[in-house]
Amino acid sequence: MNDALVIAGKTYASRLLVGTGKYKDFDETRAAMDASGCEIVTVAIRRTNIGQDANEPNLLDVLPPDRFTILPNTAGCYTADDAVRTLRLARELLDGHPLCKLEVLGDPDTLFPNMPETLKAAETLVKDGFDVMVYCSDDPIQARMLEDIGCAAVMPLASLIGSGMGILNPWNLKLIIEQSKVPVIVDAGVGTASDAAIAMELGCDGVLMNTAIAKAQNPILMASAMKKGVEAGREAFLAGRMPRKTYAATPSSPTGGLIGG
Ligand SMILES: CC(=O)[C@@H](O)[C@H](O)COP(=O)(O)O
Repeated sequence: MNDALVIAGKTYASRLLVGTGKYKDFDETRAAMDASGCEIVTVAIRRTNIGQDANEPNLLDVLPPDRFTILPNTAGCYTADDAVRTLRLARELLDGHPLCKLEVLGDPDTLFPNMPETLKAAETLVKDGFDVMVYCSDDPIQARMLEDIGCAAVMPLASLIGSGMGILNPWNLKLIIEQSKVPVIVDAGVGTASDAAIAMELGCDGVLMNTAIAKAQNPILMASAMKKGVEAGREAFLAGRMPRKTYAATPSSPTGGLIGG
């Protein structure tokens, strides 16, 4: 079945996008990425060396850009200016590669997106030729504004970054999914494989996660579980679930012509 994810004109077989922070070391990072089957890996440019420091280990040596699509992100940025500057640096380091993840945070306690600054940065980056995948609140109006600006994907949070609380507002996500013409990718707050499956069953185009894999007791096994969760949720979405009954039973076999009846 041809069911590819298309982002900014490029096709991906995997609908799971994975963050590269919080692992024990680069070897574990690479093993988790392989087990997840992901093709897109996101990298916090302010925290990870992808060539800024020639004397430090370079993540791109274990996650080579000819094997993975590198999605530089602006984790740690609290203003539009900071985020734009960070992504321009990333573009230089990645030889002009335009795909990026915009994340402008509101405060260090909630790590909730600052939506006015996010909209401002998105506008600048799109005009500057970036393909912007954008972390945002699960507010359908803000998501529509980002799509109207020209973002390549909208990425509403499931719950707070690093919380592992799963999807707090499936109803809002559904509204965003129904209205969006660009991919909708749940980003942040996924805790376990069933959360990923639920996101996909709702009709999300993909799931982006970091902590749920990196901070699992066995990150490699959890990466594999997440792969299956995303795939199972996607198949269930495409299959179309049975109508949900409100606590009313229906026999599993025909009721007419019972033997001895
Ligand atoms: C890696 C990254 O981009 C994070 O900022 C992202 O939002 C993931 O959040 P979780 O760690 O909760 O999966």
